Amino acid sequence: MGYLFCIWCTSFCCSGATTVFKRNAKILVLLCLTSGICSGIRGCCFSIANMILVKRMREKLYSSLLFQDISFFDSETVGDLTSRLGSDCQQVSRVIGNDLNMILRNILQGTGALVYLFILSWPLALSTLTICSFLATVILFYGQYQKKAAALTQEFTASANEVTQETFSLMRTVRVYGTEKQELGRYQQWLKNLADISWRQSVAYGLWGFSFNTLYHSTQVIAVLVGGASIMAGHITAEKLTKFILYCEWLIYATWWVGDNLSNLMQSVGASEKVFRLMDLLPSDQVLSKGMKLQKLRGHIEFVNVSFHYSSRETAHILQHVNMTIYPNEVVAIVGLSGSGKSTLVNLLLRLYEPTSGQILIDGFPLKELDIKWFREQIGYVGQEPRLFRMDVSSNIRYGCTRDINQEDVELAAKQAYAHEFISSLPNGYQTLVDDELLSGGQKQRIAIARAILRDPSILILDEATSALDAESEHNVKGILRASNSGLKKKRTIIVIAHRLSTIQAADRVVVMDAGNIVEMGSHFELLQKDGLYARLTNRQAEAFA
Ligand SMILES: Nc1ncnc2c1ncn2[C@@H]1O[C@H](COP(=O)(O)OP(=O)(O)OP(=O)(O)O)[C@@H](O)[C@H]1O
Repeated sequence: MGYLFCIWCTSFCCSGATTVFKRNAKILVLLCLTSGICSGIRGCCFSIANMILVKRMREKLYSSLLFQDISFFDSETVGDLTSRLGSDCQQVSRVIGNDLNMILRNILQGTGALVYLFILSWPLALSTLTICSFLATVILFYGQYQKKAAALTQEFTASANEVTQETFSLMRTVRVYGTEKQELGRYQQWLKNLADISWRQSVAYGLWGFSFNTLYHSTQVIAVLVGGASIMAGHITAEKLTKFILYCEWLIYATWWVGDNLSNLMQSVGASEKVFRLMDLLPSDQVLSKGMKLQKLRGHIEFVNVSFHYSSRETAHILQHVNMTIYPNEVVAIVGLSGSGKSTLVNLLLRLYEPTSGQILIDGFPLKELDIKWFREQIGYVGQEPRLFRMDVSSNIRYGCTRDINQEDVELAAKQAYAHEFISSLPNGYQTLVDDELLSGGQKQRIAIARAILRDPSILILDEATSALDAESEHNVKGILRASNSGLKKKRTIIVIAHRLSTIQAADRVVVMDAGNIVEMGSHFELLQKDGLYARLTNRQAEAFA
């Protein structure tokens, strides 16, 4: 607008001729319209580009996260990752939609103004350029500071998110233990850290404003002093000096805008550093579909001298030289004290982690050489605390099933898991929308068992899958340990981690673990006769129920 006004003023003051005035008035209107249209188109294009970019970024980041190693999720928190997907991606969008757009516009305007200033008077233009260079240096430092501050802000925001996420998901525990104030305190601590950073950012912004104003006014002072002297010496006219001051203002404001937007840009760069780092992570071998697919999985499993420690706790040797063979169609119960490494053994079999040494053979082939996607499709797994997705019961049971199945198959699986009765009593039966909070622990376990059965797996792994069931349900569900009892389509190898004696007794063989070692192996009665750890555990359980 300054430029348009300048044309208008110049023509009006200097020529005075009506024709020139009319022509320039037309140009002014035309330029006004063109500038409005261009500005609209520019804003629209950048906003579309912004939307597309944020969508792609979120997709790319989410897919990159989904394909990471399980150990990656051991070290990252849910709150942090959701914060990266949410506010960090948004921050980057701001750069594209606003800052980058303004930076480009102002660089263009500033360059135009500078060229014109040099045409008007190169000594004056040079002095203005020197001041602009000072301003650019200040911008550079200020931008760097903002980048660091933004990275910290994102860190603290993610930590604050983590606290709220944890508190809301554990609300029942918080209420029962009355720790609302304590949780509020934890949240306030992160808010305080955020406020400290904002406070420092405000001071830095004040200093930046001070530098800008001082340098801006010095261009005017220089223009008046040097320009005035030049007029008196007859080097330039008063009209040229007026134009010069107007364009000078234009240049300096363009520099200010670039600086301001650049600092926002740097903030976004700081905020998005981790986003880009996460996006660049390569997919884990654990999810790549490469390697051998066997014609049929018999379910012969061998652990050969397997040792393991979690990468987050290198000194804790969780499994030590484990040797064990599980034969096709065998039902093996793994028992042992809490923390002895039972679930870890299963995690290695599922290839969620790689053994530190030794190897696992499946039907004689190293697990590492098998197509892991195919292998997992042959496995039914029910974890310790199965969680449900926010979808209807039927979809929850079908979840991840690659077989061709219909609703009858779903109901059959639910019947075998003794879940059909309670599902039928739900308001919309199999179509009832459920989530993790709406069902009891035992009901969730039965749905998870139905999900595992529906896959008709060659290997079934139950990790304390019946711990939340009452005695009668457990007795019924235990039928799945015996394919012949349950009427399932095929026989399968079953690994069951259990504490309850009744479940253990149904197994062909019991493996007893202690501190990462297999200490006993045999049938229930053989192990009772041995009078070792198993006999002790069994006796204690019997005493507890006496
Ligand atoms: N993701 C992990 N990162 C680090 N250490 C872990 C991880 N998961 C388990 N551990 C540790 O490994 C050890 C064995 O755990 P694991 O879950 O295999 O025991 P468990 O015998 O299945 O116990 P429980 O019967 O209580 O389920 C424990 O000391 C546990 O703290």
